Amino acid sequence: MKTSIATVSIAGDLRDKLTAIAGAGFDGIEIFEQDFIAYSGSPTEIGEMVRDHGLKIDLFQPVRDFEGLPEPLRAKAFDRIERRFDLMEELGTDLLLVSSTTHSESLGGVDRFAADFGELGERAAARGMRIGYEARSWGRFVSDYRDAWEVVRRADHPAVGLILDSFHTLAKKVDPGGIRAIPGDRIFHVQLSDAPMIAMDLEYMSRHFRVMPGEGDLPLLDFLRAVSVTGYDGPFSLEILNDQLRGSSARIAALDGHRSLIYLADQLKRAEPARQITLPDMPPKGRVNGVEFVEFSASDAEAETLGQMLHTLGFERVARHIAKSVSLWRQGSINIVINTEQEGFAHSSYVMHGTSVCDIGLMVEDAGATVERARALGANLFAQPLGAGELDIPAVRGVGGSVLHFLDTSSELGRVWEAEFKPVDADVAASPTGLTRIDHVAQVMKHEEMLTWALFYTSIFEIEKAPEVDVADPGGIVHSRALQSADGAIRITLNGVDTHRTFAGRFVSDSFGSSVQHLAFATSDIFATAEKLAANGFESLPIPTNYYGEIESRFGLTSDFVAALRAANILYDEDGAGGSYFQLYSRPYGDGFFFEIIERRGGYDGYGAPNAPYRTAALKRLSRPAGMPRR
Ligand SMILES: O=C(O)c1ccc(O)c(O)c1
Ligand SMILES: [Mg+2]
Repeated sequence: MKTSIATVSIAGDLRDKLTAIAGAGFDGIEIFEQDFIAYSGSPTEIGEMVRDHGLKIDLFQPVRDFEGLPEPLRAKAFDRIERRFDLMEELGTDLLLVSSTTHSESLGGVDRFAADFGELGERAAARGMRIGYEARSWGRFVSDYRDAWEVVRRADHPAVGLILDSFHTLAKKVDPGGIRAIPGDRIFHVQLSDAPMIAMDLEYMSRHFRVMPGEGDLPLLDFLRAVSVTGYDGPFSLEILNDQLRGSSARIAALDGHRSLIYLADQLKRAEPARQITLPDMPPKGRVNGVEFVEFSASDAEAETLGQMLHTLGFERVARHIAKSVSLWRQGSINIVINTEQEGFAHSSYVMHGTSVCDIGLMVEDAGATVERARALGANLFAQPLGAGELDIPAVRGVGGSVLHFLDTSSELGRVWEAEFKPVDADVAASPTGLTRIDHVAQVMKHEEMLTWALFYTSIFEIEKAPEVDVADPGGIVHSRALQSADGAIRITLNGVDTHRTFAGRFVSDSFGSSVQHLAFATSDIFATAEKLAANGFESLPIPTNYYGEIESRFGLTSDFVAALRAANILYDEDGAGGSYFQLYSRPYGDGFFFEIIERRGGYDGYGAPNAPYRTAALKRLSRPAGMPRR
């Protein structure tokens, strides 16, 4: 599959864009006129620079407001395009995108438009150029690909073809099915972008809120399946106009973009096996059966404190690594690893972030296939020197520079605890509190990183994304999106921050970008667990009494039930469909990390978002004053 991207999709000057685009593996670009004008180089020099990066210029864009004009405006429009032909000749590209007019003086009329494009086709052919006509979803007369196709069909000139743009079709909820009837050789170019399904002016959304395929809610696969039936074999090009991208890393945006195209092509290949989609084979998405372990890197002293906290949570130190200063704490099926090595990745993570989660191990169906798919989708593989007896567990880089290991039970990887650890007698007998498994991992990041990581997880694993919700924090808004498998075996929440004034934002800044701010453990009886926690000396996060008055009235709870919740500092939510959710928190640890204990009843599938402001306020009250350094 030929990949391309409009230079407007990437931040930076033209050279930076080209470096990022070529580095991500694209085949070609669309030169956006603004980028061309802003660059201090001749069209010839720009053309050479593009080709020096190993890229092709697939098209130049845009020309707006061409068709249907009365004289003398019509003659001026033709002259404007002749001048673009001049610079296209120098640039070394032959396709010009003309987007449907919004000009107030355009006279409209499909035959008038066809005549204009017929004449333009003659002029283009005389210069060895081609014209692609694109329907903009807010076009004054042509706002639907079917209208644009009718103009092209009636213009009936080999140098005039159609340009399809998924945004203008799908954001307007136009059925892409009609594309199947268009001959593939009359489609000169295909632009792809996704967008959130929110009610918004299409022109504004188009110029500010487009996202990479797979990062939004539009049915891109339906669109691509329709295009694939036509036999179109030109480039698939990203045209992403997005305010966040304008300020973010060119390299990451280009890598995300390439990942999104490869991911979409893989979906197409599986949906249309008969189509010849040139794309390297990759294994299908992998099922995740759960979080097998979470590893903290810490100093010796902080490992002691963390160990005490785990002990009050009911964990027992059950094993030590055969060669490294790494200990394994366990309760139920939960494995918490504490790494106090003085060298290697974990140590560098400690030096950078302090005591924090540096590594997450996912139990997947097939670890080898999972890492192969991740690599094919642009993930950075991670490996570290192996000591005697250690297993070579496949891994990639994850959020905030952390590591994501993949384990499975169908290979020796499932024996990692036997192979690499030796049991130790618990120094202090643990008293389990009924925690059974890791319910979810909460990762925090800058807001603009959320799209990247949502695409990362949903393109590699059988994980779906829930709608993004805004969670109020006394210091601002935290943008939160849950990613989870259909059966809830794996749940990851992505939490994006815009400022360091929120509790999550302060965690990101104080821990220098660490990713996991809290781990949520599941219990099947939170009241019994709360009693055992208290008996272990666990200090739960105190929740203000006013909270309980509010939920008593909001949910019509009995006073006894509310008293039991209040006595144990348990927060409560209902989903309105018979499901209920119970949450109990630890006090903040270090830079603002905390543990959560939850119980889900009656199929509750959320994360207690209505309670987040109260738990955050309580955590903030117990945290170190803002700006006080950890060390
Ligand atoms: O917003 C515009 O004018 C515009 C221009 C060119 C395009 O390809 C497009 O989709 C929109
Ligand atoms: Mg477009």
